[in-house]
Amino acid sequence: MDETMNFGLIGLGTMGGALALNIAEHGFPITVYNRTGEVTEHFTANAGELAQRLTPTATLEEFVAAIKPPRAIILMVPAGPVVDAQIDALAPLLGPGDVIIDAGNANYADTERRTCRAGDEEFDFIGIGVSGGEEGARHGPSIMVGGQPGHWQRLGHLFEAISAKYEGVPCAALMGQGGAGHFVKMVHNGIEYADMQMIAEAYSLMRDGMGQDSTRIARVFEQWNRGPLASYLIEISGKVARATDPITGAPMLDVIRDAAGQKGTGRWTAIEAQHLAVPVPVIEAAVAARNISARTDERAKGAEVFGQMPRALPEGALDLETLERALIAGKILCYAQGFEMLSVAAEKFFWDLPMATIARIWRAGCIIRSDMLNDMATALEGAEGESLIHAEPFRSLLQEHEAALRETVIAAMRTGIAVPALSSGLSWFDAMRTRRSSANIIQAQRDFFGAHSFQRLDGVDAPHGPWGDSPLAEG
Ligand SMILES: NC(=O)C1=CN([C@@H]2O[C@H](COP(=O)(O)OP(=O)(O)OC[C@H]3O[C@@H](n4cnc5c(N)ncnc54)[C@H](OP(=O)(O)O)[C@@H]3O)[C@@H](O)[C@H]2O)C=CC1
Ligand SMILES: O=C(CO)[C@H](O)[C@H](O)COP(=O)(O)O
Repeated sequence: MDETMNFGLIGLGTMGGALALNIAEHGFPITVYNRTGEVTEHFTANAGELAQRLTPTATLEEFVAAIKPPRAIILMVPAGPVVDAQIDALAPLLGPGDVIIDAGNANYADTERRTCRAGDEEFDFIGIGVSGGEEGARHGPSIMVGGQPGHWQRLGHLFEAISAKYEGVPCAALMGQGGAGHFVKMVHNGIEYADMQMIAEAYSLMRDGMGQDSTRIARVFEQWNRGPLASYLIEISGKVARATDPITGAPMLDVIRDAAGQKGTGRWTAIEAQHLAVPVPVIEAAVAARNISARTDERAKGAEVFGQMPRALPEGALDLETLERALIAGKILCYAQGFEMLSVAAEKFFWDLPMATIARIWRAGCIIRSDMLNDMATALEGAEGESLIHAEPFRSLLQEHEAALRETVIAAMRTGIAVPALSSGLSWFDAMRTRRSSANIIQAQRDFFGAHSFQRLDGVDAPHGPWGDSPLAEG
């Protein structure tokens, strides 16, 4: 291990400020710089005892000069062109052995490109995915590191020290070279979107379908958080449902506009899944649901023209235990899709992605942390390459809860409550156990209009159909 790396951090916003304090708290002196100088002054002035391990700087030149080589410089700035601009500005100031660490939510392809670029320069570049929001960055995030084994040897001790710990095990690990860390973080966020959407659908079934108020819904989430669904996202759902608006005294959820924002990582996951030809319909449905949520005017027009949805569920159509069981099944299906995407990407990009380790470093610190991930780590350990739906205990759990998922989706569909993530999870599950699918007619259609040919089930070599009136038949 190279103990001589000296640390710097650029970007003292929500994540960067918290991460710098976390690093300092773990005994690593760190030099900091922020584009807006007052932010640096305010940050250092409020750092308490940790200020003695911080070196604030006012210019980039001063920043680099204050860190002894070999330097490890963490960037915590918005993903995209800002990262490139920051690298451009740093490049002439750095030397051999120095490494830039992009810790923001970069697109993995950008990280690949920047890694290649650094190969032509004197300095080194790696990309790491950091999850856990501000609280995680301050007290222990989950860290998905992209880079070479040599980078891990030099920097792994820092990442492990500042990461969350699950029963003492650090939630930081090397994923693979180049963009591997950011790819895994992207899929983490795709799963995050899907998990959040399924919770939102359960919320809608309770609020709109069952007519429950926020306090009652908060109690349900709190109860679910003591069972198999125990997770950070269920926990905070209980908290947000219980909160009261200090301005009106109404439940906080009742005053928040129903248009979900997004910064792009969920969309990237859906796009990359299409590139890889991996079906991740629950994640795609979650991204689409955010897009639909933002179309408030069109939704209002639809309600006016076609009738207002959702309606209340008929008495006794769905109970809370069935809903909980449906969420358990939905969650397993969504994670199975996410892990399959990682597995296909590993093969395509020649990354040796450590599947069980990924589940292990997601058990604490990150936004999707949950008890279920502990079982997923164990299941993936023995069954790398196999879908989670076939690995115990998830196979048995799906057998146990499938009926509840179906019952929930049917009740929602009958009533007009949109459940795109739960229903697409169920359709995927149904399709993934259909021996004879309907794709034979698609093959026939393709051959009819485009002479695309098909294979026959009996193996006979006759790749075209007898389509007399096909546009191609007359020549
Ligand atoms: N917030 C979250 O929960 C999470 C965020 N991330 C990722 O972390 C990164 C940072 O996010 P976050 O801390 O939330 O963002 P903030 O907006 O809180 O902070 C952004 C930081 O970047 C600096 N910055 C912005 N534009 C420029 C620029 N053009 N040149 C130089 N510096 C600039 C800002 O400096 P200034 O003060 O001058 O504006 C500020 O220090 C992003 O990639 C984000 O996706 C990852 C995980 C979780
Ligand atoms: O990376 C994160 C959590 O893991 C960030 O909070 C990210 O911003 C969440 O994505 P979005 O803003 O699109 O909801």
